[in-house]
Amino acid sequence: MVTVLDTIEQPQDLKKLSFSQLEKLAGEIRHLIIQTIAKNGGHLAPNLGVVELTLALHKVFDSPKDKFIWDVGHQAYIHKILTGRRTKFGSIRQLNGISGFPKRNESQHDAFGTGHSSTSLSAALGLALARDLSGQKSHVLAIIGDGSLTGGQAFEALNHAGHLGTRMTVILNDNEMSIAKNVGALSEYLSKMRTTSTYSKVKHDIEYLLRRIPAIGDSVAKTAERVKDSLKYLLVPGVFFEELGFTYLGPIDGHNINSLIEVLQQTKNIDGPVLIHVITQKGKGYQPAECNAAQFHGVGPFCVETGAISKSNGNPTYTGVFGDTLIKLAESDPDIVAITAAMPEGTGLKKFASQYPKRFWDVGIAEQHAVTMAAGLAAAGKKPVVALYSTFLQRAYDQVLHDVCLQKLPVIFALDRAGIVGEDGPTHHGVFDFSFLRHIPNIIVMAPKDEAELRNMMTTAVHTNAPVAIRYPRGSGTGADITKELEILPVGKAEELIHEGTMALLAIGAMVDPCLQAAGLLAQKGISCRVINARYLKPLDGELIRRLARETGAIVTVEDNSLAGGFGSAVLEYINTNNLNWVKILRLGWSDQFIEQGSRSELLAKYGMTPEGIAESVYSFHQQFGVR
Ligand SMILES: Cc1ncc(C[n+]2csc(CCOP(=O)(O)OP(=O)(O)O)c2C)c(N)n1
Ligand SMILES: CC(=O)[C@@H](O)[C@H](O)COP(=O)(O)O
Ligand SMILES: [Mg+2]
Repeated sequence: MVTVLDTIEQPQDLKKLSFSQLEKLAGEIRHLIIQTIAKNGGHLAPNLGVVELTLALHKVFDSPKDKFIWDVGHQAYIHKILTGRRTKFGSIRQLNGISGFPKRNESQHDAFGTGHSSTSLSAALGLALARDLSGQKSHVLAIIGDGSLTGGQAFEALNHAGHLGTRMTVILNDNEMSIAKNVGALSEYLSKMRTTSTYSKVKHDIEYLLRRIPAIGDSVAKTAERVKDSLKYLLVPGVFFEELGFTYLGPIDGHNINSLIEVLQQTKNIDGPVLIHVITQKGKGYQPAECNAAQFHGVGPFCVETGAISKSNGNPTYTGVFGDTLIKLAESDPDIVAITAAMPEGTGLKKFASQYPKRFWDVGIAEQHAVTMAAGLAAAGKKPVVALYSTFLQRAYDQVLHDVCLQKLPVIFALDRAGIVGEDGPTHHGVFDFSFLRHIPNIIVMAPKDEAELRNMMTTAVHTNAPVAIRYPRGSGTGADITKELEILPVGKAEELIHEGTMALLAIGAMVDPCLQAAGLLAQKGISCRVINARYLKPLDGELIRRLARETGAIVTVEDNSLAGGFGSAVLEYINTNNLNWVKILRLGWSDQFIEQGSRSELLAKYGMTPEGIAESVYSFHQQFGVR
C-alpha cells in the first residue's frame, strides 16, 4: 500500500495535500520516527512534538528559498524526512549516515548548522540582514524551544532584531520543557500565557476596552493613559516581546495544522520581526514519551511496544558515580553546592537536587551565567561544583579564565561527556577541553582512569583551594571498585601501573585502560612497555617525565582529546623546556579535524584508539626508531 509519505520527495509535494492527507501524513511520520529511533537512539520526544509544526512550515513556506533555522537542531528529523532524506532516515546518527542535527553540507534545506543551543535567532538575523542587503524577498524563520530561549545569546539576538526591525519570524515552540522541566522567570511568564485564550480575540477585546476609557481633562487623560499602559502590561499576551519590537502572535495550538497554517500565512504580510508562540506537547503521540518526556528527550535504543530502554554494559556510569559521590561529600561539607545548566539528569545531579534542594541551582541553558555565578558563590566562601558537558563549557571559556581562574576562586568543574561521545557527533564530542583549559593559569586539570578514581579526584578537588576541572567520558565505567574509602590524591603526581619496560605509555583518563591492554599485546611481540596513568594534565608530573626520558628514551602519550594543544603537547613542551630533547615522542589522540558521528567504539577503532590500534602505532614507532 502506498502511504502519503511515500509520495513526498521534496517539500513542494506537500503543497497539493488536503488537510486530511496532512493529518494522515503526520501519523505516518510519527510511526517512522518511533521505529527508527527505537533502533538507532536519538531525540525522540522533541521530534514527536513538532510534527504538525514542521508540516505547516513546509506547506506555507518554500524551502530552500525560505530559510528555516532549527535551534539546537535536535528536533529537525521531520524537516529532514520532508526534504529529500526520507530514504536515508534509517541511517540517522550512525557512522556514515545522516546527522541528527541540521548540516549545511548534508542538504541545501539545512540553512544553518546547529547542535549547541540558543544560536538560531542570531543566525536568522544574519541571514535576514544579508537577504535585505542583496534585495531579495525570501522569508527567514528561526524555530526555538522554550528551553533554548533561556540561553543568553537568544536574548542578545531578540534585543538586536527588535531594535533593527528586521523582517524575520521566530517560532517559539513552547512545551514547558527543556530536557527536564524548564526553569526561570521567562518560562513562568510563558506558562501564564498558555492559559490565555487565543491571541487575536484577547488583544481585540483589550484594545476595545482601552479605547472606551474616557479622557476627561488633561490630568485625567494622563492618568487614563497610565492605566491603559498598566492594563496592557497586565493583560496583553506577549507584551514582553512586543516591547522588544516584535509582533507577538499566539498562543497557537501546535498540533492543529489548520491554525498553524493560518497564522504562518498571516506572518508573510507583516513587515518587521514577528514571534509566534506555539504550544506543543513533547513526545506527542507515543505514550511512554508523553509520560516521561525527559527520559525520551535523547534516548538509546528501546522497545516500541513497552517503551523499555535498553541497558548498557551494566557497570555504573561515570555520571552516576559523580552524582552519588557529590552527595556523599556534601554530607560532611555544608559549603558544597551544585549547579547545572539545564541538565540535571544528564550530569547526574538529579538526586543531589532532591536531597539538597537549597544547595542546588538549575540556571537554564546558561553556561556562562553558571560559571560566573559559581565564581560569586566561591568568592563568598562556598565550594561550587559546576557540572556541565565538556562541549558546553566551550561557551564559558572567558568566564572560566576571567571570573574563576584569574581570581583563583575554588570552583570545581565536573566535565561529563569528555572525549568522543558517539552518535551526537562533532557538535558534541568533548575533545577540546584539555586544549582550552591547559593554558589557563591557576587551574588544576585531572582525568580519572576509571570511576573509582573519579571519586578520589572529586575528594581531592573539594580539599583543594583552587579552580579544578575533572573531565570524564560518557557512559559506563570499567567496573572498578567504588565502595572503598574516599582518598585525597597528591596533586600533580601520576600513578605508575607497569614499572618495567623500554618504552613508556603515558596515558590520561579513559585511555589508560586501553593502554594497559595495548601493553599486553605489545609484550606478545617482544616489546615491553611501562604504563603510566598521568592523572593530571595540569600540573604535569615533571619529575616522572624526566625519569621516563632518562630511563626509556621513548614516550608515547595517549589521550581522548585533540592532539592540538592537548596532553601530548603539554608533555612535548615540558621535554623541550627542560632540554630532554633526546627522548622520542609519539602522540596519540584526535587529529586536527572535526570527528564525525558514530558509536564510540566504531570511532575509536577507525582512528586507531583501541588497544589493538594503539599497539599497532606503538609497534611501528618502535620499528621506525629502533627504540632500545
Ligand atoms: C549550549 C548548550 N547547552 C546545553 C545543551 C543540551 N540541550 C540540548 S536540547 C536541550 C533542551 C532544549 O529545550 P528546548 O529548546 O525547549 O527544546 P525541546 O527539546 O523542549 O523541544 C538542552 C539543554 C545544548 N544543546 N547546548
Ligand atoms: C541535543 C543535546 O545537546 C542533548 O540532548 C544531548 O544530545 C544529550 O546527550 P546525552 O545523550 O549524552 O545526554
Ligand atoms: Mg521545550
